[in-house]
Amino acid sequence: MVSVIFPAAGQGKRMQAGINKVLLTLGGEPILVRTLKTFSAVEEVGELIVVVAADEVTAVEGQLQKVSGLKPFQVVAGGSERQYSIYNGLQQVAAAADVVLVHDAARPLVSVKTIQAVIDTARAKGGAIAAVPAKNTIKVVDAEGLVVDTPPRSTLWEVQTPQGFRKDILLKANEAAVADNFLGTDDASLVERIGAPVAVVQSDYRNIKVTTPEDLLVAEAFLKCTAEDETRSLQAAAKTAREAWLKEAE
Ligand SMILES: Nc1ccn([C@@H]2O[C@H](COP(=O)(O)OP(=O)(O)OP(=O)(O)O)[C@@H](O)[C@H]2O)c(=O)n1
Ligand SMILES: C[C@](O)(CO)[C@H](O)COP(=O)(O)O
Repeated sequence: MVSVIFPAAGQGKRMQAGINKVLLTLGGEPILVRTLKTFSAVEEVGELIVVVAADEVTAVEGQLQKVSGLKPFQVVAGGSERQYSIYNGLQQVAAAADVVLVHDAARPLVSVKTIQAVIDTARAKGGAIAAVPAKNTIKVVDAEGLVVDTPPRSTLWEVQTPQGFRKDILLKANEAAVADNFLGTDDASLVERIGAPVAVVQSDYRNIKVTTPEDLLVAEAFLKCTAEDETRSLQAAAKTAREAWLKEAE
C-alpha cells in the first residue's frame, strides 16, 4: 500500500496572497483539493496525509470532509520548515504502507502517469523522484557573484515531486537528518546522504510548483489544455500559422 504525505503547511510568502497559497482556487477548486483528487485516482494509493499549519488543521479537515471521491485522509500539524512538516507526517504513516510518496500540495498539475511511474520505480530501486531535463544552461556561482562552473546540461535535471521511497529508507533518512541537524530542500537529498539510490523518473514541464502570482496564470493556462493531444493540436496550429506567415511574405 502507498501512503502519500502532502506538505501544505507553508505560508505562501512569495505568492503574496496573505493566506496559505494551497487554499487559493485554481480552475474553480482549491489547489489542495485538486492535488488530492489526482492522487485519489491512483489505485495503489491507500491514504493521504495532509500536513497544514496547526491553526488550519480543523478548518482544512472540515472542508476536505465535504469533498467526495478522496481516498482515506488525515490532516496533521506541520513544522516551521517543509522538511519538519514531512517528518510530522511520517509519524502518522500506516503500518501497512511499504512505499511513501511526498508531494508538494502546491503542485496541482501532476499527472497520474508520473505518480504511477514514481511508485513503480520507488518499489524497484528504493527511491524515485519526478524530474525534467534542464532547459537552460545552469551556472554555479560563488558568494561574489562570479561563475565558478558550468556543469554539462545533459547531466542536469530540475527536480519536482512526487518523490517516493520505500518506507524504511525514508524513515532512516529523516532520522539521520534530525540527528545531524541537516536541512535539505527536497526529500531525496536526505536519502542521498545515507547512501541509498535515488532514480530519476522523467515527468513533464506542466508539473509546476505554484509559487509566485504568475504561476497561477500559467497553471490556469495548462488546465485549459491538459491532454497531450491538445498540445499537439496547439503545435499544429502554430505550424499552420507559420506557413501562412511565410506565404504572405512571398
Ligand atoms: N513549513 C513548511 C513550508 C512549506 N510547506 C509546504 O511545502 C510545499 C513547497 O513549499 P513552498 O512552495 O516553498 O511553499 P511556501 O512555504 O508556502 O511558500 P513561501 O516559501 O513562498 O512562503 C508547499 O506545498 C508548502 O505548503 C510545508 O508543508 N511546511
Ligand atoms: C521539493 C521541491 O519541490 C523540489 O523542487 C522543492 O525543492 C521545494 O522547495 P521549496 O523551497 O519548499 O519551494
